[in-house]
Amino acid sequence: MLTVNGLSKTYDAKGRHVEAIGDVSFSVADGEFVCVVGPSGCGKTTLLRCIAGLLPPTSGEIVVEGKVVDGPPDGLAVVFQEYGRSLFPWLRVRDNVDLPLRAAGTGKAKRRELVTGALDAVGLSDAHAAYPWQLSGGMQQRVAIARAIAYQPRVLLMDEPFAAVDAQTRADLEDLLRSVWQRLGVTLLFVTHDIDESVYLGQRVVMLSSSPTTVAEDLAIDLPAERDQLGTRADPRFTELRGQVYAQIQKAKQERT
Ligand SMILES: Nc1ncnc2c1ncn2[C@@H]1O[C@H](COP(=O)(O)OP(=O)(O)OP(=O)(O)O)[C@@H](O)[C@H]1O
Repeated sequence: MLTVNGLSKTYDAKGRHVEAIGDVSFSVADGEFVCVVGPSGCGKTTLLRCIAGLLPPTSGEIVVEGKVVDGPPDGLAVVFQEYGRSLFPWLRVRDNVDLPLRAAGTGKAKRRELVTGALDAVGLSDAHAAYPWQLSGGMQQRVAIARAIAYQPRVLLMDEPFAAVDAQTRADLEDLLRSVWQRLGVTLLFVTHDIDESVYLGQRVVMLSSSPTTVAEDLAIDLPAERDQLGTRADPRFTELRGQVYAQIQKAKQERT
């Protein structure tokens, strides 16, 4: 269980005072897939950084698996948008995936098994000896996902992980992510500014207002669990749900102006 309780976050730097998050509360059940959407600059990344224990809240608290977050929680992994910057160019793909396991002190045989399994899960077994810069953007992002999977997190946070890849690769990565989530039973919090993506992926969509941010709406996505790019997106219920999210985001943007 992941709970965000009355979270607020204000940045104070060199005379610039930004109330990024006003008052945000929501929770994610174990094994649930929740998407967070909101207008640009509403504090989505800030929220994720607070949950990951990388930024202290100004007030309120975050509880992950019963423990108040005051640093990176055990069993939590994050995948960022900038895969190019999150992979080490001087390490081969398998060594990039292996790195967090080494840091955690996992034994060699277990590490090999986890790295092989994770690369297999993202369809990159053949690329294990390549360097990240020899791969396409979509493949690099799959390496970043493999690294998170190999770590066997119970909670996975993703910050616009597919924003920088082309539309076709993005659709493939969305389906890959849903199948990995279904297989691993991980608790997933996925931040995106893409309304269609949030409805396609999530079991719930938490919509944020513009700054100072609050939860504008928490919408259950009652689409069938088996989703596919053509069928699901053509489902009238999908159109209805995306319309609801779109209207809420437009409202949030207008309130700001
Ligand atoms: N380190 C920082 N210092 C000062 N202000 C910051 C810092 N990081 C973010 N902000 C401000 O906080 C607000 C929220 O930023 P954040 O990046 O969390 O939003 P976002 O919803 O992720 O944006 P986007 O959708 O454009 O990626 C913005 O006004 C931003 O300028």
